[in-house]
Amino acid sequence: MDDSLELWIERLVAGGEGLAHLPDGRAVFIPQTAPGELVRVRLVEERPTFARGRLLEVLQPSPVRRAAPCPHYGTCGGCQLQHVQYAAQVEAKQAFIREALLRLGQIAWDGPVPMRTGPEWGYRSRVQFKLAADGRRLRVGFYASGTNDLCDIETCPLLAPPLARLPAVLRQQAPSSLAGKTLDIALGDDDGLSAFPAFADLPGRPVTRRIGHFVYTYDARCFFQVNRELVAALVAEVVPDDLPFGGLALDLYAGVGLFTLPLARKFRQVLAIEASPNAVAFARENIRHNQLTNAQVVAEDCARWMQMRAAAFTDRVDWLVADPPRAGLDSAVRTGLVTIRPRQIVYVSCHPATLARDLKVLLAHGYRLTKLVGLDLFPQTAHVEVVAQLVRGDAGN
Ligand SMILES: C[S@@+](CC[C@H](N)C(=O)[O-])C[C@H]1O[C@@H](n2cnc3c(N)ncnc32)[C@H](O)[C@@H]1O
Repeated sequence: MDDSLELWIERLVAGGEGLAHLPDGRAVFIPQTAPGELVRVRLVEERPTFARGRLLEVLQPSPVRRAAPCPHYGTCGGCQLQHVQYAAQVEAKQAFIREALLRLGQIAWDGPVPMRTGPEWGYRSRVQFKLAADGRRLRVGFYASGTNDLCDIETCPLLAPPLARLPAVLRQQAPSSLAGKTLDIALGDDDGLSAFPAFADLPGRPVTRRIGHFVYTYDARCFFQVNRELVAALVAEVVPDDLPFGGLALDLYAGVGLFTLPLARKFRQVLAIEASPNAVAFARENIRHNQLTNAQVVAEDCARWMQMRAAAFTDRVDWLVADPPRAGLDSAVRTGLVTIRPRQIVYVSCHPATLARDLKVLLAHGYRLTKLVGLDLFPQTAHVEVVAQLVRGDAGN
């Protein structure tokens, strides 16, 4: 019996799937479909309020559908949107941001959401390869979609060229002791590479990057923004060049100091909070190397720091940057922000859903959302970066 269905795809939604509706009104999410196309689908999961489908055939292709350039697309779990023309990816991500704010934060933002974009290929300067043994041979790649099965890749078109060459090199040169491990690699200026775990052909020495007026040093264990083409644009959104000189700035989830350094040029004092001891060591070194004397880094979990220190900072902070991981702000950090009452908050988010949850709390405590900017730091994937600017209600712009 043919249990397939024909459905029209209405639009793309947050995970990158196409959305359609069943005759009974339930939403169906179908990966690798594009807006405005007619597809044949088989349902693979049915719930009372929604279902998931698998694409069997495109019957009438979307005007924005294209052939995915990467031969691993569809198997490798890294990309969700290669089959969609780039302009339509960007438009969809703008909608993801608005929709998350509305649905999860009840925030009806009717202002613009400008999107900063760069090259759609070859942009990644950081990668995590998965390695596995295959007899005497090493397999190198990424996990297949939704599994821990390794998809052995030749190359990846998202990687900057010095990283894109590595799978073939690693198969030849990586020690077999790396089988079953994840290998982190960071690319610096002048094609310098840092690996963790390090081995003879790929050392763990730090790399350096010049971004704007500053030089940053870090190694493969550290978080650093993956998109080498847009990192300067991100810094400019978070610490604008025309920001007037101020008193005290806080940089929560500071990493190796990407925003701490430019903040130190704009504020009399900067306090950065970061939990990873390795990132803290590099952030301190970066402050010293860039000859800044007015920034300190506290090695602490932001939630703990807030619980211990927030009250001492009430009404003293002019500018607060928060750039948490995908999980967003811990509830103790949200409470701490309400206690500190910074005049302005810049929230940098890689997950609009948790951003929406956190903004809802801040707006309920007298903040106004004054600016939203999207940055497509992750072309071909469903991920998007958002910078949200908030002003305390009684603080003016
Ligand atoms: C999204 S990254 C941002 C780093 C930095 N702002 C940048 O753009 O390079 C988040 C950072 O928060 C740190 N982190 C994660 N959880 C934390 C916590 N609970 N308290 C403090 N830092 C944390 C991570 O080590 C990482 O460096």
